[in-house]
Amino acid sequence: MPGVPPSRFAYLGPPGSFSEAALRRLPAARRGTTIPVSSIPDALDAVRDGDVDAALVPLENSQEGSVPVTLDGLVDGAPLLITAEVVLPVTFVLAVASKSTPVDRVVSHPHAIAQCRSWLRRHYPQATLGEVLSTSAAATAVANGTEPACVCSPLAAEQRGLTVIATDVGDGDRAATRFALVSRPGPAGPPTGNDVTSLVVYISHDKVGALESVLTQLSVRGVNLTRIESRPTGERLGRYSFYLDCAGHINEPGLGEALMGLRRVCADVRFLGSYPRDGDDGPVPAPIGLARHDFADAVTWLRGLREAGA
Ligand SMILES: O=C(O)C(=O)Cc1ccccc1
Repeated sequence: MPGVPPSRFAYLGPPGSFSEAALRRLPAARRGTTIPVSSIPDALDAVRDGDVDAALVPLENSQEGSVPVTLDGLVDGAPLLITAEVVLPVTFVLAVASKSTPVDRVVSHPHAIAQCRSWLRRHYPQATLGEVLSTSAAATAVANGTEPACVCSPLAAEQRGLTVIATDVGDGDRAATRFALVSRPGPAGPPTGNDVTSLVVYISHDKVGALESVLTQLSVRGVNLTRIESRPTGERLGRYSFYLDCAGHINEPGLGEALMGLRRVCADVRFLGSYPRDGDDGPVPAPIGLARHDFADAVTWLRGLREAGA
């Protein structure tokens, strides 16, 4: 129902995951019902099927880059829109069921394993590393006695009564993960002056300079590109789509014009949403002639020429 704020939220569970911690940063989610699901595709399907209003899924982190299963899940299937982002600082602990358990295997979410790999190699070189669907699922497996040790959040360990044998086992000092709140399509919220627009573009592979012309559509309108990432389309070897995060909002003239330009030069464009940027990074100043008021002035000028010739 348009205009009704989301009230049922899916997240990658079980409880105690970083996704739950990120979801709890959103006031609407704190007022609503939060529902743990066991995988990222399940979270996105719950939105597509109408079982929930929105889902919070991890998008990228500072050590490992993007979460491919989320990127692929956003473009395969019925359209979904990102309506908010949450940037969450993450710290990891190494936990066991009891202090006497030998740490010969450590399980966690693939991105948590990747973010702790050097530490684990240094301190437990003999341990094998295993991947499960989330850090909190890893903690549950340790609590059940299915796995000997896990990397998870301090909260997930505490909730399950695990023994923490090391804290801050991440390889980066300022590790953070960016999460996306995803809903079924609808009108974007109003611009805040510090927004992100996410897109996927498909370029024509038989045209020289196809990617350059994508970047040109942005740069000539003063649109700052904050992330670009390629993913195989799955059609055949060598076919890639490009995920773009741009500074700006679809309802702003510069970004709107850039979108129209991309529509003209790309084989296809999928709009993934315009939403407020989370975190400390403010917008970079627009180049001369490409600020919001410059676009508004140019529109007024052209309208005058068309209507009155001057
Ligand atoms: O597994 C979790 O807790 C998640 O929410 C995914 C994740 C994994 C590692 C870092 C950040 C998010």
